[in-house]
Amino acid sequence: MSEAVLTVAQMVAAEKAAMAAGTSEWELMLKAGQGAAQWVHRAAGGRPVTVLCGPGNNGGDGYVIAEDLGSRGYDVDVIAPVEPSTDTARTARSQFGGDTREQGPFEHAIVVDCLFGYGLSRQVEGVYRELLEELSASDCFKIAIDVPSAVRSDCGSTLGPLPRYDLTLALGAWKQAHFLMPSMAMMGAKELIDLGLPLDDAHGVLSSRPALSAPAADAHKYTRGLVAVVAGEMPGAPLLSCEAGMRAGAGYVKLFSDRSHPDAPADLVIVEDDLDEALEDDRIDALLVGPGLGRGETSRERLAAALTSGRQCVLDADALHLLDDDLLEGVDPSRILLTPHEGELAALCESFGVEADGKLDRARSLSAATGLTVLAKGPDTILVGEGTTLFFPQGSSWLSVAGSGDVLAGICATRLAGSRSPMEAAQDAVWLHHEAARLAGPAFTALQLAHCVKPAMASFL
Ligand SMILES: NC(=O)C1=CN([C@@H]2O[C@H](COP(=O)(O)OP(=O)(O)OC[C@H]3O[C@@H](n4cnc5c(N)ncnc54)[C@H](O)[C@@H]3O)[C@@H](O)[C@H]2O)[C@@H](O)CC1
Ligand SMILES: [K+]
Repeated sequence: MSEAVLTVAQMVAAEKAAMAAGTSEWELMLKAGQGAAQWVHRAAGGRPVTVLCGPGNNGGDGYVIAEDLGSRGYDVDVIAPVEPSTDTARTARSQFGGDTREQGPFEHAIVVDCLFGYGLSRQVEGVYRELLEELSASDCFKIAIDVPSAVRSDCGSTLGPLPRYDLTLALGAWKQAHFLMPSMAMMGAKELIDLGLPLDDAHGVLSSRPALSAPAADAHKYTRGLVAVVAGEMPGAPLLSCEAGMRAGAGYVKLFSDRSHPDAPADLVIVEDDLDEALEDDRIDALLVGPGLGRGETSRERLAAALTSGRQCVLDADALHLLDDDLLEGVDPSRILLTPHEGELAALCESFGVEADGKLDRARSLSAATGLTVLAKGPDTILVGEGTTLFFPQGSSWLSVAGSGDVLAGICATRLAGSRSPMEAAQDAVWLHHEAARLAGPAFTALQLAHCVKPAMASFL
């Protein structure tokens, strides 16, 4: 099954293409509703089910689900504030053998929300709002069909009450909201129901778990990748990047620094030479610049030296605040990976004159304008480059700790040094970062997270 992530416009186009190829909308709805009913049945295990049906085709799916459950012997209560407004939803309504009510309250332990899907177009008010408020307040098992009803499918923001769901069943393809905040955190477990739609041309894709490999039998430290972390004014952050990079598969990690690092581990090589001289080492495969760099003139010079060295670079933290058109002059953008959080992404957009709203559009527009690969990190992580957008499953919320980004940048640099493209390196890094956090458990420090990158590697070998 394809793991495409679509906009609403792309979803509508895919459904039209399926219909042009001979599948009717009713057949798609039947497949969607029956596929969803199978999941509802698994969750309900025979307990009574309430289905909330809206006016459009999402409501139509609800009638199919209700009919399917009824035919399995379920006690089904359907609440539909208005009659269906589309032909296909009317067909679904006419095929449903039971009665409906116009409003709550509902009492059943399982509630299936089919009020609105990707057709949500305005603020949720009146009886629909009351139903979603009742759902929020209820301790029932909540299932959202396609998307939670108050969620805008393209951006994950809300137009009404957003209950915490236990299960969300995406129909035909993932929508962007399934992997964007705030909606992604409220959807519970997510399952995709395949409708056989043509999705091959999708530009948005759910990142799949990478398969990493052990070094080749004849590997030596340089073939595995030499990473150089360019330090600056603050010693702690680049050290964290090194600690993580050393555990993500690099053969050699060096810290280019003219300051003392009494806390550095014995197995980290610190190069105190003049930076230009240090950068002349042909064996360097990737550079990391930014953590602890500072934003003064000397920091800018160090960043410029790294960029003009022609090496592949990961730019993070302060480097993202310094970066501009002048620094990128003559630099091949396909060799550069940026790892901004939301504030850094906004600053970058300002520096490069990119006007866009929201994290997703900003990351896409920045990458399109500069040719750089952009890993927009945070509770929802988006990777944009080579004309593709990758979305990721949610990581641990404990990653919201100082130094977490330095760890991610260190892993990115190591993966980049190991013959991976910026897109591949960033993808590996996000998975390793998430897995390290899972292994680190609750309330870890950034250094503990960096140490867990080593066991995290084992999960992908
Ligand atoms: N088109 C297809 O081929 C298929 C579509 N499917 C379902 O169809 C859904 C999309 O259906 P629709 O495009 O009909 O849209 P929806 O069912 O999501 O809702 C649109 C309807 O709700 C109304 N509406 C929107 N926002 C409202 C608000 N805040 N308050 C009150 N009314 C509001 C609109 O005027 C319209 O009548 C998908 O999410 C999916 O569940 C599935 O059945 C699979 C097949
Ligand atoms: K819904």
